Amino acid sequence: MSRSINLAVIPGDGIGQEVVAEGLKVLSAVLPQDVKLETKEYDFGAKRYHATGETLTDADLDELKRHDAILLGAIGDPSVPSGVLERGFLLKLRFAFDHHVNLRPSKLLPGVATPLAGQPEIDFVVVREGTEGPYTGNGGTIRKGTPHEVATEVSVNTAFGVERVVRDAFARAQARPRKKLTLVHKNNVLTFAGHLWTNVFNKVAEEFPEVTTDYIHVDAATIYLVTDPARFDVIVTDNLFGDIITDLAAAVSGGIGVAASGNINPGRAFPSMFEPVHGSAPDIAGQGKADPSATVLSVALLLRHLGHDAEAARIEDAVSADLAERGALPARSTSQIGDALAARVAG
Ligand SMILES: NC(=O)C1=CN([C@@H]2O[C@H](COP(=O)(O)OP(=O)(O)OC[C@H]3O[C@@H](n4cnc5c(N)ncnc54)[C@H](O)[C@@H]3O)[C@@H](O)[C@H]2O)C=CC1
Ligand SMILES: CC(C)CC(=O)C(=O)O
Ligand SMILES: [Mg+2]
Repeated sequence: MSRSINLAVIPGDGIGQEVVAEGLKVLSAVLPQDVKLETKEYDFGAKRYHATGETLTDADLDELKRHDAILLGAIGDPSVPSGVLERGFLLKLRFAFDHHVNLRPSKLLPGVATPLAGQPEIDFVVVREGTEGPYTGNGGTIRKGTPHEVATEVSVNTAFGVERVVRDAFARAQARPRKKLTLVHKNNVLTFAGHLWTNVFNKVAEEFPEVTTDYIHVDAATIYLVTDPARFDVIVTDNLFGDIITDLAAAVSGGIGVAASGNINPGRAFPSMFEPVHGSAPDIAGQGKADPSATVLSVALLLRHLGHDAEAARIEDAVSADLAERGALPARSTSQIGDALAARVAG
């Protein structure tokens, strides 16, 4: 555990600006005095793109590389064509820093509202592959804009890339009490990629005899996430399926406003990046309506990644207590929730 944290802060677009301010508030409040926090804010996102035409340069990557970790709000704005910032900044950064483990925990905390009947046990982690799949930009289009346009978006799955994320997921499952790992894919139709994933999964399973395994097609997984989420412990899946099912997982376990994530480079060759699962939410941006809890919980993941387990636990307990009381309180603004969480972790 280091006694200093050199953090790159990227608020980004829309509610990213609002929720990151609260994340930093809670981070400053939770750290003991002898841990020195240095932050440097970067203006990536729509504003910078409009001013310079840049999304993320090689020089930016060199600069970001020097930090211990990155805290991101969200990127994406209606004033920029869809995909320019998402690909040109977000995916470029995740790929450049080899964030191949995209960690997305889902836990339905006591007293938290869920659209599901009753109060089901929800406590699972999705390990989403972060650098391959259909998100690599391997595609193109011909006869653009004509009735005969043909567009492709090829999913890239390497044995190396699949094995490392599957191995990571097995290790995580092994370390959890239930020791269960579910592979989610679509190997009945995507037979090339799906069989690679299944074969690698089955091979790595031999090294983890204590871990119970199963396989579910992604369409059926969406059913069970709603009807029987308690069946999941750790899920490993590809980049696209993981993106989709983690929004669903968030919706059933307290909402998108409480869903945290980490883009992890397990070997620590590059800084890992922590961000809420949600996007920039232009529909509520600038109104103080965004729930900062997802960002605050992402700060907890960041602290745990850097070895500050006690502080991470304090943040998680504070969010849990805040959510449990929320139903009885009048609606609060983004900064009021941040203030309440900061007060809880400090006191
Ligand atoms: N990691 C990132 O930076 C991500 C960026 N995006 C980008 O964000 C933009 C908007 O994307 P959408 O598809 O609308 O997804 P979104 O996650 O921004 O919003 C979906 C819905 O959830 C609500 N919501 C999101 N975060 C919330 C919070 N903290 N508290 C309360 N409600 C919240 C929004 O109001 C909206 O109704 C797009 O440009 C998209 O590409 C989307 C997902 C991730
Ligand atoms: C905007 C996308 C690139 C990412 C996304 O939706 C996600 O990582 O959840
Ligand atoms: Mg998403």
